[in-house]
Parts: sequence; structure tokens; C-alpha cells
Amino acid sequence: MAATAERPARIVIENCAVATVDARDTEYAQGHVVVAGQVIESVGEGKAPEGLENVVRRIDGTGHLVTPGLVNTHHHFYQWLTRGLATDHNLFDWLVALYPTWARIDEPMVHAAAQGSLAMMARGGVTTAMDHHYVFPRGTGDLAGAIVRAARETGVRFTLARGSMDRGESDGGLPPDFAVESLDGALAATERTVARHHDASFGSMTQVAVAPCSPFSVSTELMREGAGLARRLGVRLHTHGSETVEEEKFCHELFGMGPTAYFESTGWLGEDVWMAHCVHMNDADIAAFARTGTGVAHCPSSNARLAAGIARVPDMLAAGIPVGLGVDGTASNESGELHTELRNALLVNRLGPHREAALTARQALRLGTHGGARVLGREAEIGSLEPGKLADLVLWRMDTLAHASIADPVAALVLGAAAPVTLSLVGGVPVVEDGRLLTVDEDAVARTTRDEARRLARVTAGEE
Ligand SMILES: Nc1nc2[nH]c(O)nc2c(=O)[nH]1
Repeated sequence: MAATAERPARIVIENCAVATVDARDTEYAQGHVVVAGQVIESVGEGKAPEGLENVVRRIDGTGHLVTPGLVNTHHHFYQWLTRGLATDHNLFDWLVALYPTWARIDEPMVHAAAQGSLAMMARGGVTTAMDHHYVFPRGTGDLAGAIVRAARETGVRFTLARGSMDRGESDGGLPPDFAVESLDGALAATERTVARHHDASFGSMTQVAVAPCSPFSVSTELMREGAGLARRLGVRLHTHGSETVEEEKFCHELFGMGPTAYFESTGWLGEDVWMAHCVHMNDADIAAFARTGTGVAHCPSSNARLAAGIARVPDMLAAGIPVGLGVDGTASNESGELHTELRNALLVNRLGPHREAALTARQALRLGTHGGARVLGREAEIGSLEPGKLADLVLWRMDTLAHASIADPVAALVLGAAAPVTLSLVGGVPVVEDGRLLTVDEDAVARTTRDEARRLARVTAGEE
């Protein structure tokens, strides 16, 4: 009999370790998960309940760990085409080196780069992705549409943070004037993107956030009006903040205050805001984020690659700030995988003042799942394995050479090599099986991204 809303198709996964990442960090050494349609029906110890109807698939998870799907909270997909460049630069020098290339992207390039970024993350266990896209050269087609199309093709849940820059060099900003939009143009295009793509319903596959880029590339008017627009439309707000000492100096020189005070003065602290990086935060900044419920996308690999510093994640968590993890753009984190961020969040924070007490493996897993769901405003739907939540989950293989000798599966997942994904589900729909994407042809994506990266290099060099 066919599946219906009253009689959903069920997938049963059993005989595996389960890390639910619920409020009590409940784990089962030998447990089960039952998926009914797009939601989780039950999670628990031992075998799945007997007598379930309409079981279309029963998976023996022996030697596996099942967790919530990973949630990425900060990325710039277009940077997939400019990986491995300006490898020994700090943030400002790196941006200045790359803006002229980025300002030449077009729609086929952006679509290919989005496919590459999404494919890389999905095959590594990401079930919810985001893209902060802030470069919109004139006359280059529907870039937002191309990104959303790539996310649909890949099959992951998705937030598009419609970015913008309007403070060019001649207004004291960092980007060249030819790389920025006008204030009115950016606001109007952002509003159109929300109208076209934002879906606020339970289980939505596409959401849109308002996301002016950073204090040194955006006018104060765009920050203020962007915040007003987001609140009028009922969508979330995202930006870069407190990333480097150079940004801090810029804010003091131009605005007479540090980044967090500047964000507060422009309406950019609140429960509907999450900010990438937040490396240079003093105690008062952390208290302001905690008081207002402002979230953080922690990007440890990128912060190391660009010599930005170490974000105070243990202090943020102690203060109750929502913290998720971000790959960041792959021009500053060439791996493009979120697993690396779980591992590096733990390792990098242990180099800070809290040393071995900085983060546990379970806290790192929480940052990459439930923490990400919180900062994206989707805690009620995803981020933990609990009945009624969406069936976004990953079955990780733990019985190979890489992990079999580690008794604790969560420690193995976080501290070990990237574990192979036997199965990932997004809303109950398989996206990865036995390490391969079901939705797009990885080899074809690899070829297209290589070709588009080469074309971008030729266009930048004036050869096309
Ligand atoms: N890590 C990054 N920081 C940024 N700030 C900014 O304005 N753009 C970027 C970026 O692409 N990556």
C-alpha cells in the first residue's frame, strides 16, 4: 500500500550507537531510530518497537553511530572557485587580493561553485547548509536563484544569507568601488530575494536572511536599513563581526567605538541575529551578546588560516550565547568540510586560557548540530534526534581502520579522521549512501567547478 500522511513510510535504523544531542545529551550504546515520513517517530535503547506498519527500509546499523545531521552556519559558496590563493595573508590583505577576482563572477560560475560547496559538505554529513553571498557584479544574472537551485539539486536544507556591500574604497571601505552595490539597489534586491525564496513553514527547505557583509564594506545606513528590512519581513539577520584586530581598529577610527558597540548602535544585536567569527570580544561584548541572545558562527579553521585569533567559545557557552560552527568560505578554509570544524573547535579552544577544560567532544558535536540549529532559528525542527523533529540524521561508519579501535563513538567522530557516511537523511529522504551523493554526480561537479575556476582566472586576467 502506498504511503500517505496517515500511513507514512517508515525507515528503521537499529543495532547502532545513538547520540541524540537532546537537552540531556542522551546516548544509547545499542539503540534505534524510527523515521516516519519526514519526521523522527521514536529514538531509544535496544531494538525498534515491534509491529510497525509500512516499514519500507530496515537498516542494520551494527558498527555505526547515528547523530543529528551537521548544520553549517557560515559559508561563502562562490569562493570554491578561488581556493588555494593568497595563502599567507591576514584577512584584510587576503580580501584586497581576492576582491578583483570575485567581482568577475557570473551566474554559471556561482551555480558551479555552489554545487561544489554543497556536494563537499553533504557527503561529509551536513544536512543543513547556509551561504552568505555578498558579491553581486552588475549584469551577471540571477545569482541568488542559481544558489537556491544548487541547494535544491543537492537536497540539503538551506539558508541563503543575501549579503551586500555598499562601502567602496572611495567611501573609506576596503572593497574596490567596482565590487559594491548601491544602498537602494542592495536593499531592493534583498527584499526581492526574500519574497522569491523564503519559506517559513515547518520543514522548509529554503530560508533567506538579510546579510550586509561587514563593518568595513557596508555603510551605516545599509546596516540600519537592513536590520529594519529583516524585522519588517520577519527574517533573520547575519553579518561578519569582530573578526580581526584590523577590523577593531577600523571601527574605532571610523565610528569611535568597537564592533559590538557599533552593531548595537545599528540594531544588530538580538535573538534574530547571528554573526560570523566574533574572535575579538571582551567581557562586555560577551555580556551584550548573552543579554540580547545574539548568536555566533564559530569558524576555527578560517580564523587560524587568516591569523585572526581564537574566539572565546567556552566563555560564550558559559554566558548562554547560542554558538554554531561554520566552514567559512573555502578561499579561507580549503577543506570545505564541517567535520574539520568540530575537531578544530575542540583543539583550537584548548590552546586558549581554558586549556583542557575548554570544550569536550560532546560539546563540539553539540556546536555542529544543536548549536547550529539554534543560531539559524530552527531549533524546534532540527539539531537533535527527538520524536517530532525532522528526520535530518547521519549514520556514520565506525568499524573501519580509522575508528574501530576507539571505544567511545562520539570521541571517535570528533577527534578521529572524517568518518565515512553510510547514510544521511534530510527530512527522511536519503541524500548520501555508502559515501556517495545520490542527488548530484560528484565527478561531473568536480569537472564543472574546475572548468569554471579556470574560466574565472582567465576572465580576471583579461583573457576572455
Ligand atoms: N573570513 C571572511 N571574512 C570576511 N569579511 C568580509 O567582509 N568578507 C569576508 C570573507 O569572505 N571571509
